[in-house]
Amino acid sequence: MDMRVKDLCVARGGVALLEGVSFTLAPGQALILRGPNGSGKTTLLRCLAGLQDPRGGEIGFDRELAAYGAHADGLKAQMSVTENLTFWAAVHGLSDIAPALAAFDLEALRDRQAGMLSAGQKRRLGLARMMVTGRALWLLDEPTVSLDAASVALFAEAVRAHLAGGGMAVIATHIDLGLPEAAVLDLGPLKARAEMDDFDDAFGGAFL
Ligand SMILES: Nc1ncnc2c1ncn2[C@@H]1O[C@H](COP(=O)(O)OP(=O)(O)OP(=O)(O)O)[C@@H](O)[C@H]1O
Repeated sequence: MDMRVKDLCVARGGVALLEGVSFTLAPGQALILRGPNGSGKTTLLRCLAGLQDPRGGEIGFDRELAAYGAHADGLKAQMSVTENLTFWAAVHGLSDIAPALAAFDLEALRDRQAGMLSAGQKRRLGLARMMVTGRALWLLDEPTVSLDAASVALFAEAVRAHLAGGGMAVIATHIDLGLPEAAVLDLGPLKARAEMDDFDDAFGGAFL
């Protein structure tokens, strides 16, 4: 099933950030979101994940098929690597965590508490979590923060395997992920024009 996004307008804190966001993603395809700090990449991902409603436009995709990997890894600090992945797999009705452990080189760390992991190891575990959801669409916000070069390569391989299995990915990033086959959407030109309505919404008309 294709993911179709048409003429989306997204806002944060009552202020419109982006307008006219349109793209189509077919199974096996990835889209890289680019844009300067504050341009609205996270906000767009939140809308695609169903965490907030867009101000306008259409998202033609079942949001239940999406897994969202935000800046925070969402790990349970007291639980081991294995327990974290097993827990998330069970939430999604799955049980096999071995491919995720292998893909992110976590086997030697499987019994370590998540809270004891280094920043990069935590990030690897957070990304491994995407694999055990079994969901078709990965929505990833700056997935490579804290990763060393070898781990970025592992991540690119995992995304490629996901796409090869008919998955899709939308990834906000500032770095080159080593996925030249992915389409790129530059959000810079889609910056919303400032409207007085936005200032009304944001400040309750205090300046009027
Ligand atoms: N909860 C909030 N309330 C009001 N404004 C917010 C809120 N969260 C973010 N913003 C603002 O919305 C704008 C877009 O933020 P967003 O996080 O979507 O940008 P981004 O492109 O992901 O940035 P970065 O590259 O720095 O991660 C920014 O100006 C930010 O300050």
